[in-house]
Amino acid sequence: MNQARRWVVKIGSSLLTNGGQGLDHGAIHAWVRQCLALRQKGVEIVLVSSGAVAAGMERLGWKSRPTALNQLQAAASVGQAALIQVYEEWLREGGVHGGQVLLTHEDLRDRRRYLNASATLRTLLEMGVIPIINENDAVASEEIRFGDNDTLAALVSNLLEADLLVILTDQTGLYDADPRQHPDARLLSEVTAGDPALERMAGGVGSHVGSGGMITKVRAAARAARSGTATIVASGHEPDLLLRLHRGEALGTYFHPRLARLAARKRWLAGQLRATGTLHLDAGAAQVLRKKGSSLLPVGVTAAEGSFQRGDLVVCLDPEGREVARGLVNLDAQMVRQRIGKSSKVIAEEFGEVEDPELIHRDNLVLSETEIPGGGA
Ligand SMILES: Nc1ncnc2c1ncn2[C@@H]1O[C@H](COP(=O)(O)OP(=O)(O)O)[C@@H](O)[C@H]1O
Ligand SMILES: N[C@@H](CCC(=O)OP(=O)(O)O)C(=O)O
Repeated sequence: MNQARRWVVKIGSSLLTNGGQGLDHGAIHAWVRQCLALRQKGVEIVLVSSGAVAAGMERLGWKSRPTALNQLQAAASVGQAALIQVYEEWLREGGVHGGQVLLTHEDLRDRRRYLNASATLRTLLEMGVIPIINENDAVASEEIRFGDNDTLAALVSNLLEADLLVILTDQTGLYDADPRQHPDARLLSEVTAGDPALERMAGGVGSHVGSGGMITKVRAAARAARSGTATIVASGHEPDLLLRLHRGEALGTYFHPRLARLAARKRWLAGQLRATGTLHLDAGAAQVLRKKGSSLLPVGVTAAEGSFQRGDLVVCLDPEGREVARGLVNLDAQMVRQRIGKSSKVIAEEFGEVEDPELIHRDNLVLSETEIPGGGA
């Protein structure tokens, strides 16, 4: 661990909020102190911190978590300011600045905004600032929310090609079953990121303040592995956890990043959470995509679903309905439907000169073996 130079540290709601009773200042102090000590040892730290809604509820005097989105957003707006104040207070002790970065799904979907976010975060790190990232809850609408910060932390790890993602939570690590439901569950100390068996072990949300549960952490580890990032899920209650990890102590669950490491642009593509359409492929097309990583031509498509536009993300399925790949489509849905099953020659004759004979160029296509099981279309 002491070789790892860039760490993304995600601190979950269940830890930050004293079981929903407002922010735990003492605990935040302890994590910040460790982050400052790691910085002294040459580790770059990026924090992904939840807790805005819980902090807002405390400030507003609300006793129970609202369910209406507008109230959650209002609480997050008030609470995010409170949260940053606490981090700032402790960082100042160490003479370090914190830089607030609030992201929405849209910021990581749009290539230009994605590159901007990357440039800003890298600049903050070069300046010695500790970025403190959260979802921009005040504006993110229901359909486009990350929802849990595990996913956000994994995408940030990809964006920055972090060496290590540490997910701090209220459990010692990943167990072979939810320890709240199964007191005899065993802690897994080393696993392989992306192993489908792990998803079956991870249950839903255990705490009443967290939003993802263990499954989003297991999927986050698989996502993080695309940039070669290892993940550790461990308990934030463990004293000096970050420093002990840095010293090489085996704590929590270590996820080996054994998935194929994707190139930067493909990583951005694979990180897209939602697709706008679906293309059904014949067996031949599915095979050349899988075996050769070829571009997708209209001749291999049997049907198109959805009302996508040129440049949107679509999912490609084989005749059995399994995901083959996903990519950015060159034509809108109507134009695709007109060209389904037709060879490039016929298309050229019927529609005149075509600029992009392929529906999805291979540079804009990412195969789904490197996709996360249940990653969501
Ligand atoms: N296999 C498992 N191993 C460990 N924890 C699990 C497992 N399955 C479900 N959980 C639950 O996931 C919870 C952590 O997720 P969550 O409450 O969302 O925390 P956070 O706010 O830190 O993201 C734990 O409290 C635990 O009850
Ligand atoms: N963005 C939200 C946190 C979302 C959330 O609870 O995430 P998690 O810590 O992964 O369970 C907030 O700051 O309240």
